Amino acid sequence: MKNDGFTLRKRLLSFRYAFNGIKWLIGHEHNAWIHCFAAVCVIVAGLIVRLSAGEWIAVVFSIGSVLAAEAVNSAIEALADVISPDYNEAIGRAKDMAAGAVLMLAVAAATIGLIIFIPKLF
Ligand SMILES: Nc1ncnc2c1ncn2[C@@H]1O[C@H](COP(=O)(O)OP(=O)(O)OP(=O)(O)O)[C@@H](O)[C@H]1O
Repeated sequence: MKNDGFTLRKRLLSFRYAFNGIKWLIGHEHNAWIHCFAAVCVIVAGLIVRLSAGEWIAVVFSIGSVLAAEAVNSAIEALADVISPDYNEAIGRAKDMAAGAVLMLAVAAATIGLIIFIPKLF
């Protein structure tokens, strides 16, 4: 956290920490498994129907947004469990809102998927 100068080694280490977080997310969070499975299905379908560059941008951004929101949601849950393992109304609300953020992006991503894929199927 302290500012003791830029080094390439430290920047590379911060990538490693970020990858550790992604590894934990994919290894332990069941919702992330569902999102990853959906992402793989969409990518395979996109390759089959040959999406345009613009369509790929929408798909990639949607997948990235949902997975990133899931990571933030899991981080908030982990912090909340340390801060307040016992029942606490505010903690419950914070967890519900974090989960709501994932749901909003997942619904938006699903809608984008339908807009892109439905015309290609019919
Ligand atoms: N300490 C707490 N105080 C009050 N309510 C809580 C608390 N912990 C969890 N809850 C309630 O239970 C819900 C589920 O919390 P939990 O931590 O079990 O998430 P989860 O089911 O593991 O979520 P996800 O499926 O996204 O991983 C929360 O959204 C919240 O409404």
